[in-house]
Amino acid sequence: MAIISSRKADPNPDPQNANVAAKKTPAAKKSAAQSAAKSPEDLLQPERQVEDTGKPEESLRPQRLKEYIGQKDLKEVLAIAIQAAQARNEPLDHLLLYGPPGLGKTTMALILAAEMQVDCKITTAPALERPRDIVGLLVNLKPGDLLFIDEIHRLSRMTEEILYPAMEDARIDITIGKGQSARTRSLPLQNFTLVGATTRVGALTSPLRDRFGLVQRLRFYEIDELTEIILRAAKILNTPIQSDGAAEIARRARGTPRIANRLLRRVRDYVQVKRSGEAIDEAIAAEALELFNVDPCGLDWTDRRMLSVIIENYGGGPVGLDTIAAATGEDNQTIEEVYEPYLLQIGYLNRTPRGRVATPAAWKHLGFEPPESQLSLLR
Ligand SMILES: Nc1ncnc2c1ncn2[C@@H]1O[C@H](COP(=O)(O)OP(=O)(O)OP(=O)(O)O)[C@@H](O)[C@H]1O
Ligand SMILES: [Mg+2]
Repeated sequence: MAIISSRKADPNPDPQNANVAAKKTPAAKKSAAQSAAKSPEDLLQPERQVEDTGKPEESLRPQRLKEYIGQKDLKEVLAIAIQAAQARNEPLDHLLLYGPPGLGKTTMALILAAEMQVDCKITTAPALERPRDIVGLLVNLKPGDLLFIDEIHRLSRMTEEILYPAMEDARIDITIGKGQSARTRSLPLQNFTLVGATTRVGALTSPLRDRFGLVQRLRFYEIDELTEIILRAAKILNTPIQSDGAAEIARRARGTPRIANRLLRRVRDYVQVKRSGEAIDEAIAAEALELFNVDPCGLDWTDRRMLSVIIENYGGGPVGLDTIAAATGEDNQTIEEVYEPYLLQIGYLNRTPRGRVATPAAWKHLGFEPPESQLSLLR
């Protein structure tokens, strides 16, 4: 089904929508040319890349709650939880953090451990395949320690079942022997805090989700917050920058601190080589990012392709997810979790029961004039 619709979707415009076929303006031609050249670097991917896991990324991580920029609501909730737990001399309640990649979930888990003055053990669900992996971690926790499990929606069922009593009553139930002679033994654990992180909160089973005392969502950052993050990072990296330069990078960073830091490093390289150490200002930042094919509002090849398929092949939509996935070569899940949240956030895409619709802002961004029929669809 998906394959059939993809064939139909890609090179041939939908005949039904042919009457609203978009007229190309010069800007549209430029955007098509840009989208033809897929950026070799994937600069705008919010996922971690090799460079991000190295030392520079670590040095940019804020260490304490007061250095953590943005996410005001989350910080407020956690500051109260920390203060209350400390006053009662108890560990923090279990916490589930969810939201798109690169928004600061791991950073927040490390900050919580620092604020509570406990150790943080970091792992990820795919590394906990066998029951003994999680048991080994749990029995070695010291009182109050924080256990951080990334991608927690990917836990195996057995591992998850071991976690239930661990989270609720600080114990694990271990079955010894097999068949009729099997016996269950209960092993006490130290009180600990589980911090789970996920990009897909909907994929968590409800028994697991219900065991978290705090469930918090991370939001995309505003331009002024990203500007502040970039100014802070530039200071740590010893890079002269003006605030209009930081704002220009921020506008292209898809609301994501990890991307903001990555773009800053690219602009820094550019300035070092082409402008021998000048301070980064708006013009230099724009010039450098243009060269790296980063669109003025941070759209990359896949975003532009998604929008251009909806607009050019389907007269603005609605278009099904399968069709969009096939036309971009990404799987449905990546489109839904990585690309769509930002396009929805900046108001370029709408999800309707019949499929995805490009908004007039998206038409304009790609250099097209939205037709009247499309405007009425959105009213
Ligand atoms: N609030 C913030 N203030 C300043 N810098 C931040 C903030 N949040 C994140 N960062 C920066 O962004 C980088 C990415 O953050 P982090 O690794 O915590 O994201 P994540 O949500 O865990 O991503 P993933 O889902 O891929 O694991 C950090 O190294 C840090 O430098
Ligand atoms: Mg992380």
